[in-house]
Amino acid sequence: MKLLNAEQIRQWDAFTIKNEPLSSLELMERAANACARWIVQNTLAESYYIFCGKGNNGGDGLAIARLLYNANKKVAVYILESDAKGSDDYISNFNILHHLSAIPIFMIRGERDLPELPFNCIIIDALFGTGLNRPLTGLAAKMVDHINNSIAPAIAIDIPSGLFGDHSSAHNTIVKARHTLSFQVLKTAFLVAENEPWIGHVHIMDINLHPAFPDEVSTPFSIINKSLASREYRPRNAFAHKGNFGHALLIAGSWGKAGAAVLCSRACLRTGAGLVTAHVPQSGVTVLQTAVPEAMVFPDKEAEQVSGLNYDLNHFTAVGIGPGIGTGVKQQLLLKELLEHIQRPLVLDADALNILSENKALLNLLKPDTILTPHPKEFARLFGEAADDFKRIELAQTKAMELSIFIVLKGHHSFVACPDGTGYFNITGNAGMAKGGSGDALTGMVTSLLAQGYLPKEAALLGVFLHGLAGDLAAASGGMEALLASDLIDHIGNAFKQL
Ligand SMILES: NC(=O)C1=CN([C@@H]2O[C@H](COP(=O)(O)OP(=O)(O)OC[C@H]3O[C@@H](n4cnc5c(N)ncnc54)[C@H](OP(=O)(O)O)[C@@H]3O)[C@@H](O)[C@H]2O)[C@H](O)CC1
Ligand SMILES: [K+]
Repeated sequence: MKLLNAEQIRQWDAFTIKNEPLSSLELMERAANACARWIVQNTLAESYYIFCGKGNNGGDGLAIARLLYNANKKVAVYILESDAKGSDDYISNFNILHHLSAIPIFMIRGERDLPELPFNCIIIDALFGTGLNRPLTGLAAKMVDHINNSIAPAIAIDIPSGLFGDHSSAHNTIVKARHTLSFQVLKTAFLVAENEPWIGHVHIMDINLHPAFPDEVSTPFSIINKSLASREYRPRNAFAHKGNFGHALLIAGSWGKAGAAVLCSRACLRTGAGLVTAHVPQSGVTVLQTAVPEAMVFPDKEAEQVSGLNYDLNHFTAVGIGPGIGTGVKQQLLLKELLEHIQRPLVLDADALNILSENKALLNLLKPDTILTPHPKEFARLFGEAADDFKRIELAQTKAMELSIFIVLKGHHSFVACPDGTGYFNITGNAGMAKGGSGDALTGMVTSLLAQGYLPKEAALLGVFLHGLAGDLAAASGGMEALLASDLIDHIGNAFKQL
């Protein structure tokens, strides 16, 4: 699904109004209805304090006030006064409310007009939406501080006021919302970790914008959702045999880190690879053969570390390297040799990435379409610190294009940067997966898909989605705190079943 920017979402409104027998005021009513319904169904409060600006976001707020009043809620409206006359739909809703005369309306002209906010009220934030074009200052910022200083929860309409939809809002004054009720589609701002303090739980209200619009616009970003993942997935052929599903090689583990090789190999098998061989130090052989009897093992000549490649890489259909191998001289040489000779799809993770960071010249050896799976720290070591999450995403795109590789930037919403300049945000996954071993599982899963013949882009997108979904299913059954990478791996099968 395409991820539209705030301007495109605004154009989508206009497109809907133009192509349907619907006025912009009716569209606002639809949006307000969806929000009011959600608020009535999900909250119970003594009273609702509705803060409105004079644009369409404020218009939404005024319509919500009326609808909540009609649902027998106690409401009061506070309008941020400014020199602006207000948008047409704001004015229409103001007039309706004014004539109704049942709802108190207060104009906020200075700090002294700010109301005291009782603990048992709910604040509705309809000050600014996608029309925000500069950080909040003056009375608007004071109003937001006032909202944030209250212990009463705030529900933001469309987007917390003060937050930009498509670029960093670091250092802005922003409403700290408990819930954000946004329209039709996710905004990029909801997908980056730096905005977590403001957005709360995001709920998308379907307001039936015209379905043809997304096809008319181009966007660099998309969302990896179930329908995209299901399109990538290739169900198995009834007459298949293990030779049809490739042979994955995983180079992983060292003394004290045999678990990385176990998790990676098990995830690789659970994702469907026909055969899996793990190249591990000798000390890892018994561990691996006991924990994952389905995998074959290639013992290194050294006891405690992997130290060289003395086999034919062409024997395998895909290779994954990195989890728990260490960054010593021998692993550096091994990685260099691998990069020089490999003719197969390749995944680089963990210590393989750390080796690249310390030997940047090795980046030039990466074959086109190699997949790198860094977490933000590994990414920073590889490509430098970014000023904010949006800049990091930009940098990932630049590097993916420059090096002609895929970069899977891991996080709550992992981001896959593709060599053609496009990028995909994943929407599966949860905080329970923020634990050692989750990354090893992803390496095994993506390598597995490559081994089975999925193209690198397909393997990265499907792998990331299934990994998050397996984590979500594991969390649903055992909770986030207790979630182990092994639990995630045990749920890979159920994740496939949902495609
Ligand atoms: N499908 C939908 O998404 C729908 C969205 N709706 C709602 O409409 C808003 C967008 O409304 P809009 O009127 O375009 O913009 P805002 O209400 O966000 O802002 C109004 C004006 O505020 C001024 N502005 C911008 N930044 C600041 C600032 N930092 N301080 C003070 N004022 C600011 C700006 O005017 P200027 O002339 O001053 O630049 C804005 O124009 C959307 O978010 C939804 O809530 C529809 O109701 C239905 C469908
Ligand atoms: K808002």
